[in-house]
Amino acid sequence: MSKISTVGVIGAGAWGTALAQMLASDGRDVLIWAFEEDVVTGINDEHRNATYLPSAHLSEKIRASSDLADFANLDVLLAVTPAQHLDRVMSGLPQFSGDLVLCCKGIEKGTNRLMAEVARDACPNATLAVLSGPTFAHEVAAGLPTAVTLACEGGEEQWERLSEAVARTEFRPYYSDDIVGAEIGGSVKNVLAIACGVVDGMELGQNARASLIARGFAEMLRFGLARGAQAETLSGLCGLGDLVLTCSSTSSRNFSLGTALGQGEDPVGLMANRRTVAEGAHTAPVLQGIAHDMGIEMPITGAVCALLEGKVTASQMVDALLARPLKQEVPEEISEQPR
Ligand SMILES: NC(=O)C1=CN([C@@H]2O[C@H](COP(=O)(O)OP(=O)(O)OC[C@H]3O[C@@H](n4cnc5c(N)ncnc54)[C@H](O)[C@@H]3O)[C@@H](O)[C@H]2O)C=CC1
Ligand SMILES: O=C(CO)COP(=O)(O)O
Repeated sequence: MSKISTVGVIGAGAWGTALAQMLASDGRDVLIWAFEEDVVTGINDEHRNATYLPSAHLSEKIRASSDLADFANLDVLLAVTPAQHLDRVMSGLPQFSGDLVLCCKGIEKGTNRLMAEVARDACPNATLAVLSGPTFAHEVAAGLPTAVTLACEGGEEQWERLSEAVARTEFRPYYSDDIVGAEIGGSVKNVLAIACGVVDGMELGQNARASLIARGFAEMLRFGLARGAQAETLSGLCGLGDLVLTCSSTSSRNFSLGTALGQGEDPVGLMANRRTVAEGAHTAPVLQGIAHDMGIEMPITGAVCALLEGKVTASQMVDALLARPLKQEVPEEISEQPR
């Protein structure tokens, strides 16, 4: 097993910058790729990312570049672009054959590919992993305690390599071999966080929010199991853990988007006027399309789509969910899963 000595981060939004800061916290050199030249300059000259993570004073061990060729020979790359840009960015990377750790959460429009499927096509020689969990960027950058799922396609050998490079006292990865489960948890929870934000914006109370989290988790489980995820993965950090975090905090961009929608703001205007990414808005229609094609019932996801598309108002969305027929809480396809 070869040790990891060089690490890069592809994407200098809030999360890529926070991960770079975490990786640099033990004195390691970290190279970060930024899409915007002013972000490169800010990191290199002032040790700040004023656009995406203004709260952090960055380690001097972090250097930025906008040239993907600089990253081709590193041992490990963390891919942290928005989901819809991953394909184009990674396709611009010259042949990469190290560990590629996917940290973005979403499903690609048009192709319905999960991020590992995108990465497998763009970087066929890389060994993939997925890092996902309840991780607000500003908290990780501040060194607050955080735990994540680290799902490794390369099994325990890759886990030993990566966990040694990534684990810190206050940043705890947990091993999984379920790449699909780790991806689905993070993708679906973003859509559900929008729904919880709507409940918050309409001031419908904490009972409603808790019910939505639990029924949302049932949707996540139904979708995940149908796509080959393990129920245990979805019950862990990258599924339930992230769902609870994102569905209960205005620090979440998805939750905040939902709150504004619940207060009656126009979805088109909200999406047009934002620089940061609310992945749930992009994932929702893709998820709904896949669920429809596979015959998977996802009423909350469908309701979020209708709201984002302007087909219903927030109160019509809530009325429709409350008018659904009464049913058994745990359907047979879930309760009969092997244990
Ligand atoms: N912010 C957070 O706390 C967390 C974010 N994530 C995930 O990480 C991924 C990245 O999110 P953030 O870092 O928060 O982004 P962000 O919202 O902070 O920044 C937007 C990012 O999009 C990039 N971008 C804009 N246009 C682009 C283009 N045409 N091509 C390539 N890149 C472009 C910007 O350079 C910037 O890196 C998302 O999938 C998100 O769900 C995951 C865990 C935590
Ligand atoms: O994924 C996240 C926390 O785990 C960040 O959530 P938001 O993208 O909704 O801010």
